Amino acid sequence: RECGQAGADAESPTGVRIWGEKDYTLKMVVAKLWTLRKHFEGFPKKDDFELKEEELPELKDGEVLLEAVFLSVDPYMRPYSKKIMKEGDIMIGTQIARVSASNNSKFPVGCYVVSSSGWRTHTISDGKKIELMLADWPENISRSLGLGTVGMPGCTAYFGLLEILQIKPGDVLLVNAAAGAVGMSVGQIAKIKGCKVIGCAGTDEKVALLKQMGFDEAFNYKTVKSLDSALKQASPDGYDCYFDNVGGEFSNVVINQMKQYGRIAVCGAISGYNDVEPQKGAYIQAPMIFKQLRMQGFVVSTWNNRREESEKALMAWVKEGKLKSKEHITTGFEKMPDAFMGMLKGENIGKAVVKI
Ligand SMILES: NC(=O)C1=CN([C@@H]2O[C@H](COP(=O)(O)OP(=O)(O)OC[C@H]3O[C@@H](n4cnc5c(N)ncnc54)[C@H](OP(=O)(O)O)[C@@H]3O)[C@@H](O)[C@H]2O)C=CC1
Ligand SMILES: CCCCC/C=C\CC(=O)/C=C/C=C/C=C/[C@@H](O)CCCC(=O)O
Repeated sequence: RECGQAGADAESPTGVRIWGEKDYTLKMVVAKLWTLRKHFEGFPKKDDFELKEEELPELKDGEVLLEAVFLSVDPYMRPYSKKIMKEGDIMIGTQIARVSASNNSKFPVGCYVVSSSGWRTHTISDGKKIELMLADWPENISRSLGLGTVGMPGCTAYFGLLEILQIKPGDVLLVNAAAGAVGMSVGQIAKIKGCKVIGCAGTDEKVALLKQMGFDEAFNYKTVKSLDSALKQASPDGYDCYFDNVGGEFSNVVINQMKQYGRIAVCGAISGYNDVEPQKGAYIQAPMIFKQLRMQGFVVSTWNNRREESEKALMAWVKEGKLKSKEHITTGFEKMPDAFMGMLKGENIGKAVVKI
């Protein structure tokens, strides 16, 4: 179907505002979008964001109209806002969108794409920053998993474990922020690969989820008397692998409990993302040298050329029931800032997603 043909927008889940004639000719679409009104200082505030509307022009050749269905809120948005955005820019981010009008044969009406459109309900794309979702996406699996277990966070777990940590059966692995998007996949994939897995999370409900997901040990790092003792109790002989999502003081404690030749994947450092002054910590040279540790930071986009391979592997485990998902869904585009701030506070159990 071509843009403007009857029915192209009839099933719009967002109630897209279209003024048309009898044949539903596409006349005007109004997109809602969230901008960064003011750079964050410390923890983000509601006032740092601004909701705007924008009239979209008609589609040109090669263009498609995307209608957001699910939007992702991720920790990276906090540090990257400072690094790559200026005040007034649309908030960065990824969404699952449905093509609701198309002048591009690669993306026909009705197909679903993963798009780096930012925080907006409707987008006109020239087809360059969008990827078709995996073919044959099962009807009984929510497409929102394309933002989590079978998307960027799942791939982060996959490459962090297989390429950076090079896990092997029998390894004892520790992961923090374990009940989040990346962490829950890290623990489950490590179990699939034969590791012993210990997870830490910030509430008892999260800890219960980790046990349900098959983690060998899990504890609430906020309520244990001593992190050091809790780690020793969970694995008296120490840790071969540490998948670090948190950094800061937490990692100062963990590094002293690594085994000889232990491996550390530095994935994130969320404990410091909202700090106004950078954290100061212990020097890590002594444990690095005496224990002959290997520590490597990484960014998932390094493996963009292997995205299909990883998504297929993740989807296969999901279908087999070996890789389970939990999502924390907030409904309503207007709630994007609340969902983002809630995730930074740890309110999410599983992947934080906003549903339109
Ligand atoms: N390197 C890369 O390519 C990528 C890195 N990442 C990183 O992975 C990490 C997890 O991301 P993701 O799974 O999407 O997010 P999550 O779904 O795990 O959500 C964030 C979680 O972080 C925890 N948290 C928040 N503040 C603190 C704090 N001060 N100390 C300890 N934990 C805290 C909370 O869980 P809790 O209740 O357990 O404290 C919260 O639920 C982040 O650091 C992120 O930046 C993510 C994707 C790609
Ligand atoms: C002490 C400061 C550390 C700053 C670290 C910042 C962020 C780490 C992090 O979370 C990185 C995430 C990178 C994500 C990249 C995503 C892109 O490739 C787009 C993803 C598109 C998709 O969802 O498929």
